[in-house]
Amino acid sequence: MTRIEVRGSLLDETILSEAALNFLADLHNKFNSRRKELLDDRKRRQLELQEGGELNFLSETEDIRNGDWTIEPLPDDLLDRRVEITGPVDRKMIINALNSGAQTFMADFEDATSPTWENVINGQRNLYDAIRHQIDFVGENGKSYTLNEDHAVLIVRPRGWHLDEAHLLIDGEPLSASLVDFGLYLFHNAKALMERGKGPYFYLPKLENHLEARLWNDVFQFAQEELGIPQGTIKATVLIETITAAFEMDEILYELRKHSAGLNCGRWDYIFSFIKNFHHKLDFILPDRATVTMETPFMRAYSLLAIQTCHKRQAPAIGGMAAQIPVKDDPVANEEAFEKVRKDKQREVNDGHDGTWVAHPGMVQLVKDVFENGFSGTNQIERQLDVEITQEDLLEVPKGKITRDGIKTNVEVGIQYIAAWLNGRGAAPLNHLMEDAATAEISRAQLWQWIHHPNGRLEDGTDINLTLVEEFVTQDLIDKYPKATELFIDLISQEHFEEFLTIPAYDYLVEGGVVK
Ligand SMILES: CC(=O)SCCNC(=O)CCNC(=O)[C@H](O)C(C)(C)COP(=O)(O)OP(=O)(O)OC[C@H]1O[C@@H](n2cnc3c(N)ncnc32)[C@H](O)[C@@H]1OP(=O)(O)O
Ligand SMILES: O=CC(=O)O
Ligand SMILES: [Mg+2]
Repeated sequence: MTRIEVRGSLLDETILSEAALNFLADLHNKFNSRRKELLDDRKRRQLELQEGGELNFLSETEDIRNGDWTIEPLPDDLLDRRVEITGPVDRKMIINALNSGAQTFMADFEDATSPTWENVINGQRNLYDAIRHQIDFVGENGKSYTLNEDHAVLIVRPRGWHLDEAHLLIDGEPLSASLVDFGLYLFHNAKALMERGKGPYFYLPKLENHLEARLWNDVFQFAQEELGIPQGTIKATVLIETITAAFEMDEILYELRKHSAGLNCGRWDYIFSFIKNFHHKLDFILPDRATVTMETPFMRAYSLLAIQTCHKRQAPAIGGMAAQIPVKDDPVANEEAFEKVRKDKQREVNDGHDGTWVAHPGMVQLVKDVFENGFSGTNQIERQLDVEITQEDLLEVPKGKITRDGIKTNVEVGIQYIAAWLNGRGAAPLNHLMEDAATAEISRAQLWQWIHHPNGRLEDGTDINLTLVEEFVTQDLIDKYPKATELFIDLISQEHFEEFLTIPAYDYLVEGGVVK
């Protein structure tokens, strides 16, 4: 039997039981080499693009796109997802999110969690306790939290295929973070959920193509067989948050059709992916982050295509995250934030989305009202969209200005977010917006591109280079966040475009395999 070496100092004997570790070892032995091949494929595809290759709908899967098939029917508790709250796997926030009045709660090991060993293992413990209704919490201020009898449906987002879990090794090789998060959650909770009339539900982040969806589907089949759970019990919603996946939405649903719970528009990573995939192109440069919105043609095209594709396949199409959160002590700014969210959600309802995400419990009622008034019933899956979205629509480069303010915001947000992440917080409120790994990726990717691109210029023609950007790295930022500043400057100045900021940041987080 393969032994897993556990390097983390926190050892929860329930979560890391011998049987659970054996299950992880089986997943690793069966699927890790395929995962690594698919990660190599990502690099190959990126090189092809840099050498002049194009993205387009695949000719070899035309039959799937033209075929008449649907996903398997969904369980009742996934038919009403009008409001989905998301958040990290922190104990208090899990209770707050489950009690928030939203229909579902996406407990996030990916964009909203800094994957310290404590966060990963405590996150699993918190979910374990929540499912068994044995979760409570007392804050430092004495406020106590208990879980309501009726609460939101739980959906878990494991980390993406690109991440390793450095604290669990087999023959010196780290396990896939995706398989660890998925495997521990499923192993401990699938049956407990089913006994309560619920199910093991997942969100799958950062997929780049349908072969990565096929890998997840094979993982599901194997895991269900190993654990003696009926095939098709697991349901998963795939985030369309890479530009490459946007060309394979039908194929992704098809691969997962026995396990699919639809698609979601992960707008922030999508913008990041757009920059990442085309960072080398001379005719491609994005303006200030704040000016790229869901109304920008390439973003709107992708969300309409997601809705059209999902409804054709009887699958829910879930909207994305408006980043505004309530503004304390400033009623005018607070009303503006609510108005922005209301507008964003109204557009999603009008376009045909079946549900959407909120970042904060304070936004739940507002978004519920918009969705409840927007259509009758609990979803609008039957509504078919008569639109034609082309390759050109998906790849239309937005126009706009790059400003000093845009540089300043990217610098401040990027450094402060990385500092929070290195301190174990994967989501942070900055300038009254929710910031997480996906939004921070946009900030650092934009700065990298503006510095390295021959057309990286301000409106008045000033060339954007490292010296100009460093003007915004204040002494205060350097003094308060030395490590984060160092890492951030590395990321934006090096010649190589780093695939994900969380990969080098993880090396900072885990020093010599010991959790800091
Ligand atoms: C791009 C994407 O991937 S989006 C999805 C991933 N990102 C996320 O999930 C981020 C979700 N949001 C958050 O994490 C938080 O809202 C933050 C970090 C942005 C702000 O959190 P805070 O600074 O705690 O906000 P604030 O002080 O206003 O919170 C008020 C209360 O609401 C709770 N709260 C805030 N957001 C959430 C949430 N998403 N889930 C549960 N509870 C929440 C707080 O814990 C706090 O509870 P308390 O009054 O009992 O102490
Ligand atoms: O995961 C969601 C996103 O917008 O990124
Ligand atoms: Mg994302």
